[in-house]
Formats: sequence, structure tokens, C-alpha cells
Amino acid sequence: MERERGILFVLSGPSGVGKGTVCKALRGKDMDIQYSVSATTRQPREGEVNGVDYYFKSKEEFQTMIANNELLEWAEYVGNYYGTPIQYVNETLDQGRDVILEIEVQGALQVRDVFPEGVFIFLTPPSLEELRNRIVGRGTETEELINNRMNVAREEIEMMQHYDYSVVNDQVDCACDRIQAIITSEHCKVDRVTNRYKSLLGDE
Ligand SMILES: Nc1ncnc2c1ncn2[C@@H]1O[C@H](COP(=O)(O)OP(=O)(O)OP(=O)(O)O)[C@@H](O)[C@H]1O
Ligand SMILES: Nc1nc2c(ncn2[C@@H]2O[C@H](COP(=O)(O)O)[C@@H](O)[C@H]2O)c(=O)[nH]1
Repeated sequence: MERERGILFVLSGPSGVGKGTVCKALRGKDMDIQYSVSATTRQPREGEVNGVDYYFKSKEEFQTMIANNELLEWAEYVGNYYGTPIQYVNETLDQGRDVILEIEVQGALQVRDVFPEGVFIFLTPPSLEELRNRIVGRGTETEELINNRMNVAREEIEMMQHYDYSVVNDQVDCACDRIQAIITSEHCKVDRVTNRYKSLLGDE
């Protein structure tokens, strides 16, 4: 029987809403889902490790990746470039394993064009005030950058209509359970299951 391709999940939502935190909680759930590591030109934060949190690149290196078609999508966000290396995503999906991308909205819309069968989830904050509190509390951005990120956040929330699911991150465990439920239900969708049975019956 031919092995089915994995499912591509895209998790977006404003900076500081808790995408990384919720993904970390998902990792603890022992699910067979792989996490793509993005490339970025932003400076590493304290404790961030190259190849684990991001592939940290110079602007020139990033532009070379674009020119060589090494990125599935890329975007400029608050003065830096961010992008998803395509090879890892394709190879992992071809192995029949799911992949999750944690990316901002402009990039997610590009992925939608290439992977219309992908599953797009938008994580929302309980309120804008709470969003700001979370970015401030993280302690990684200057006041100016916090304001820039909050301005982009407003625009991003308006783009939520382009997603398949919206999940509020009120409490990490609850948000994680909701995303886990979405992943499980996507695996039970009749069109995906039908393909599996087609190849099963074809084997007879
Ligand atoms: N449900 C929650 N309740 C309270 N605090 C939270 C919650 N989820 C995340 N946080 C906190 O909010 C801050 C931002 O979270 P995190 O870094 O995961 O956001 P992010 O969406 O991945 O941000 P970015 O897009 O900038 O990488 C962290 O300090 C985290 O501990
Ligand atoms: N379009 C893409 N956006 C990405 C990617 N990796 C991360 N991101 C998003 O960028 C912002 C800022 O991230 P930060 O680490 O500087 O706080 C946030 O929304 C990330 O989700 C990517 O590969 N492509």
C-alpha cells in the first residue's frame, strides 16, 4: 500500500500570543508531528540556539536562499526576514509525517497557494491588552519594537478570515487540547480516509 503524505499544519497569530508556548506543550503530547525550523535575519535572543530555534542568517545569506528557491515562503516582518526551508517540509511530508509551521500571516497566505490542502490555524489572544502584557512580560523587545509588533498584530487579526480554524490561547493547556483535537479530526476527514481506502482496495 502506498504511504499517504503527511498533513501540513500552519499555526499563525500575532507575535506574543503564545504560538511557541503552545507548540512546546504539544510536543509533550507524544504526537507524531514534526516542527519546521525557520530561517531568520533577526539577532538571536538570549538562550536561542542556531538550528534549534532558528537558522540565524545574514541578510545576504537569506537573499541567496530566496534566489536558490530554498524557501517555501518568506516575509519581511518588523525589519527582519523570516522564511521556511522547503526541503525539510517536503521530505517530512513525503515520509508520511505531519509538519507544523509557526509563521506570520503573509507567509501563511503564500503557503496556502502552494499547499491548498494544508490546515491553517489562527491563534488569538483573549484581548489586545493581554497580548501586550505577554510581549512585555517576555522581556525580549524594546518599547519601540513592542509598539511595532502590536501595530502588525491588529492587521494580522483582521486576516483571520483566511484561516480554517481559530483557537483562543486563554490557557496554554486548553489551547493545546483544542489544537490536538483539530489535528485528530483532520486525520479523520472523509476525503483523506477515502484516499487511504482507494489504495487499500487497489491492493486486492
Ligand atoms: N496562555 C497563556 N497565558 C499567559 N501567558 C502566556 C500564555 N501563552 C503564552 N504566554 C506567555 O506569553 C509570552 C509570549 O509567548 P510566546 O513566545 O510563546 O509567543 P509567540 O506567539 O511564539 O511569539 P513570537 O511570534 O514573537 O515568537 C511568553 O512569555 C509566554 O510564557
Ligand atoms: N513568514 C514567516 N514567519 C515566521 C517564520 N518563523 C517565524 N515567523 C514569525 O515571525 C514573527 C516574529 O518572530 P520572532 O521569533 O522574532 O518573535 C512571529 O509571528 C513568528 O511566528 C517563517 O519561517 N516565516
